[in-house]
Amino acid sequence: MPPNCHTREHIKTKTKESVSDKADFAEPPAAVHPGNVFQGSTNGNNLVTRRGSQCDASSSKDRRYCNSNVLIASSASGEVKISLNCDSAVRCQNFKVPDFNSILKYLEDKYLRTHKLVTPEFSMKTLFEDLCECYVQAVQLHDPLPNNKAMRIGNSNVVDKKSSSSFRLSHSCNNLLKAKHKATACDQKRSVRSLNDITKGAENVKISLVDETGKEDFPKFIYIPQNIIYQNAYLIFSLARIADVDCCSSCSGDCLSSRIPCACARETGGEFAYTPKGLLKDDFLTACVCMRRAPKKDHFVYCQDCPLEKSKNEYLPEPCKGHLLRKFIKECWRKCGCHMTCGNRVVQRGITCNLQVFMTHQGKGWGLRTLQDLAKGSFVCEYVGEILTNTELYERNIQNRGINRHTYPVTLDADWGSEKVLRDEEALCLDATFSGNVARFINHRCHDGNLIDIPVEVETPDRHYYHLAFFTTRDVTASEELTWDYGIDFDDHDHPIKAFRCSCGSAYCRDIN
Ligand SMILES: C[S@@+](CC[C@H](N)C(=O)[O-])C[C@H]1O[C@@H](n2cnc3c(N)ncnc32)[C@H](O)[C@@H]1O
Repeated sequence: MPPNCHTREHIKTKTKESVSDKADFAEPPAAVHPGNVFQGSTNGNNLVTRRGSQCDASSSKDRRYCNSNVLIASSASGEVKISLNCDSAVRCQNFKVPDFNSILKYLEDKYLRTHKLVTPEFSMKTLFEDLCECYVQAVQLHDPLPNNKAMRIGNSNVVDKKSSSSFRLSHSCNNLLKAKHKATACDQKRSVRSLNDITKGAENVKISLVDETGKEDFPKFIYIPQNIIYQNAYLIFSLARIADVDCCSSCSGDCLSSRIPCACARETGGEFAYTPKGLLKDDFLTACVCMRRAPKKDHFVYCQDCPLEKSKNEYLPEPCKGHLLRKFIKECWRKCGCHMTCGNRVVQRGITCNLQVFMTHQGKGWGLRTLQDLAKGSFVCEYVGEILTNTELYERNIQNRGINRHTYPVTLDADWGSEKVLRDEEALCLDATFSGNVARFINHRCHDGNLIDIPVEVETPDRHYYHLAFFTTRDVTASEELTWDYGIDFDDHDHPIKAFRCSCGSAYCRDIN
């Protein structure tokens, strides 16, 4: 039973907090002393109690200050009372009583971080309620008579009412038993299934996958940490193609600490896009978000011979529908003199945050969430997949017609408008359906996703190919789902990728039909 140890720093003796608003004990909570158990009385019902064990100070370094115990009591009418005594004073002299909800939140986040296996709905409140439920069920099991005198577990003692630290939960037995039948039927189908690391060691960090419904097949795909050419894409990375003006060969160490920004800052107006902490600068991020969410007419470019339209109808293509101009980040790279740890190399260093793939509950399939708080402007991951020509993608779509696609390919069209005519092998896109990285699990959210995709130039100065990196658009808290706006036009019925019925839940959802 974790609460006696895990919340020890946050609950002080003499603290009274109610976890459930269902609690309706007539008396003030009874006091609990370590080593004591109590027999209290609520609303005339006898409570029977069980004493939780005190923390074993020698068992864990983490628990060395813990001097706590848990008492659980239930009455014949189904009320359950849990009293938690945490002697925080042992650790902290000037202890201030924290808000109880923040303690629960802290504990939930801690569980997410350490075990990575809790469900999206995991909450300490539910855990306590489950505990009460099991307790009452156990009582019922041992003595099913309606007027049972309640089961006695452990020793009992009258307790000192002045120094109580307790929170209370109360449930009606009948409701619990009804709920139990429902839950048991569900539980038979449910068993949490998980994978420890979907990347199979390919990333700097492990990325777990968890399916608490226990019903889904694990996704079938090949995990690749970097983009890979499928077949015809024309892509040459060579040092010779990077001109001296496109790199900073005379730099050393960290370009961000230099007084004058190096040549690689040219893309962002002579200033780096990143802060020394590796976050996107606020004004750069704001400009990207504005262009994305409220594009002006001049943010669109129109190609003469649009590869997208040509792949739909080679002989009689429609005119170009326009491509959104994008702000680019240019990172230092191999021809540059700086160190790999240079502050202008963020995306190329790969994923560093703690992520988890999980089964969503809105019919969106798998989704991605963060297991840690992320500050606004944090790099999360790149969209990695096979590099296909537009024609190849079109053919792939025809071949797989009817098969429910669970990915959404991205077109690398940020610079298509600057060239009059684009050769087929230069009109590229990324498809993560069969091979991709963790970004293939990021679901769509209309307009206000907490991620934005930003083009990043690394190995090649031409813009047919670039990296697509996801950054947070705001502070994101641990366990939040990560989402981005795929930019889908839900009314475009001849788009090569069939749009899904959107259940993003955004107030700005565009799938209004
Ligand atoms: C890039 S994948 C995201 C991962 C996917 N959910 C999965 O299970 O593998 C895109 C697919 O997820 C589903 N999806 C993403 N966002 C959605 C949304 N807002 N509403 C409904 N389905 C969504 C659609 O099936 C879409 O084709």
